[in-house]
Amino acid sequence: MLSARAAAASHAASLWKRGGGDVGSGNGCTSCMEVRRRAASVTVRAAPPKRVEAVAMESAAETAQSDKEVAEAGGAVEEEYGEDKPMEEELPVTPWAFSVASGYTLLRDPHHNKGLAFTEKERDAHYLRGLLPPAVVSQELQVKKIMHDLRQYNVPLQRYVAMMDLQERNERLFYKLLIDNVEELLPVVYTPTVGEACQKYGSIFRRPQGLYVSLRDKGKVLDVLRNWPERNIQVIVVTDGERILGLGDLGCQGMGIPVGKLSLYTALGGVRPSACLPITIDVGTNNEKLLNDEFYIGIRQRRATGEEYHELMEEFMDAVKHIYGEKVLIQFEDFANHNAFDLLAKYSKSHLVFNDDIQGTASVVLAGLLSSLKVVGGTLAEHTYLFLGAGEAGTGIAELIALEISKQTNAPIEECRKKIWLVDSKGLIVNSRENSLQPFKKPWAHDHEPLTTLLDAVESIKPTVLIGTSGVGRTFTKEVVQAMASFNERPIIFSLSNPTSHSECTAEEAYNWTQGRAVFASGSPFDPVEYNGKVHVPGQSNNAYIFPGFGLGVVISGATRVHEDMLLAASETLAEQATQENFDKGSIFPPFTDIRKISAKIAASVAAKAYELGLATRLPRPRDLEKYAESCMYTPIYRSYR
Ligand SMILES: O=C([O-])CC(=O)C(=O)O
Ligand SMILES: [Mg+2]
Repeated sequence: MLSARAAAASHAASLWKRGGGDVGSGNGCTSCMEVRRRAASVTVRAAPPKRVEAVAMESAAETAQSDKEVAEAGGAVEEEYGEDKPMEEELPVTPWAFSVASGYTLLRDPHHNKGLAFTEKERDAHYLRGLLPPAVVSQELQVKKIMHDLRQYNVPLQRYVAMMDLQERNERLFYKLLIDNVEELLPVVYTPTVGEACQKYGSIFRRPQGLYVSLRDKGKVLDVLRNWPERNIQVIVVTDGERILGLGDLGCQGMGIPVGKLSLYTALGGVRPSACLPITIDVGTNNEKLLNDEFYIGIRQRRATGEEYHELMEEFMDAVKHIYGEKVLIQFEDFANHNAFDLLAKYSKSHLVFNDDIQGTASVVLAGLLSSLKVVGGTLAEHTYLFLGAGEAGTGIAELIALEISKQTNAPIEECRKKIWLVDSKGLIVNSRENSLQPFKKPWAHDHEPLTTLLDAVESIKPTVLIGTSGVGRTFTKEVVQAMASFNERPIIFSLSNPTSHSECTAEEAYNWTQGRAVFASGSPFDPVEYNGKVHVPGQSNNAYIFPGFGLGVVISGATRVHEDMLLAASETLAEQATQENFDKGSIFPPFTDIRKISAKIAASVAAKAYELGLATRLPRPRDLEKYAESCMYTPIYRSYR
């Protein structure tokens, strides 16, 4: 039995899986419609199913519908699959054929299973009578029941496992649950719980939820991709597991991250689940604990580096483009600094790539700052920024702030960077350290005497904004936060490291140590805090606000490259969504409950920018991009089966 995505429908697999020699055209793309027609005819000729008509009809109807959605959504893969191309007639193929789920198999198919929500009529038509207890319930009641069950668990990881089980059992119910209870369930399927899930992934792994590409697959990566049962992929999230949240190297067990991120692509951004593909690249791990763990699921060796690493990545990136085409968005996630910047720089020239930790985080934090200005006053250029942590998030955010200041003031970016200071593990980044700095830190080496501690840097630079991206918890000490409060009426303090245990300070500390004056946001969620009779609701400055809508915008416009102006557009749109009501409660972000609407707006502004820059390929441009984005979004309501 396969996973939610993988299992389903062997018919899905049959749509495109074949033996050697496929995708010879180099397009690597298919017309689903065409393939399905062909596959369907194979079924009829090969083995006519006896009692499947109704499901087949439903399937076909759904397929046609989703084809329409896909086609309308742009980014659809429309070229001929090419199996029957004359030049390929000699090549062997695998005779994949349709099989349509009904009866017991239907209940085991997460794409189509509705559990007790199957109606009497459907139970008759689809050979389910007797396989289910007599009660027929609504999807709403199913949601209520599962929420009730989830709330019985005291251990977050139990909730995570229960959610994953649901995803593998009944996909639509999983997404309905997540969408309807997003604030409560985000911390379960995402940070902080997903971090713990990755640490223990060896024990909780049940079924494949994505693809594993390991060093052993060198030379065969294309074959690995071909084993995935869905063909029409629009978004890939890929990690090599080296820097999972702030938890470090979790090797192959990092798979929880792409799985979690993609479930948010669907729940928050409306990208169809079948268009999402989680991938983990396994080049080994330097985590001794995992290497010695008998339950570790990855290859048991130290990380490959240098040429060996880059060769595998290159084969992977080539294979993705080859098989899914130019318009698949590849989101790099939780790579270590030393690879993340290089991979982004290298592949942004040839592929549609986006690094969430560098660019997504930057975009959400810039949005948070733009909103904060409405609370504390001043322009971006009038503030002074100090970061603890000069990795992907730190330098990514710093660069996007500088870019926005440069746009607003027409000053050269080099000048704008001077408003922004970074502290790394060796202290303030200053000119005298320049020769020993990694390339991505060099733009931030300014004129200043060397300082080794954060507190010294705070006292000397006197920032108005303090941002933690260090991955190290409890580094915004009482002294540091109090210093911020001593020279700022409203200090802006963002503790962005994930998961919660790695946050630079807690929400409670930030409010207590500043007498409730801090404008605070964190990467992982914190509960509201009462200080002096006022309840403060801390905002969650997490890239989950951005990447789902950003990805949707890229997909619906058929963009072929990510441009930094698209990130700025996303930031500005998100910032506009925070209201006075949110500010009054202490949050600089709108609540996640509104996220699908927000994602549609972000998608529209990202798509608009892609059209403006000439990067969009879905032509003609839809007139109302926001309505269009909304119309493309997947909804998990059950379909009726004929
Ligand atoms: O996953 C999250 O919550 C945010 C993120 O990208 C990270 O911390 O690496
Ligand atoms: Mg990340």
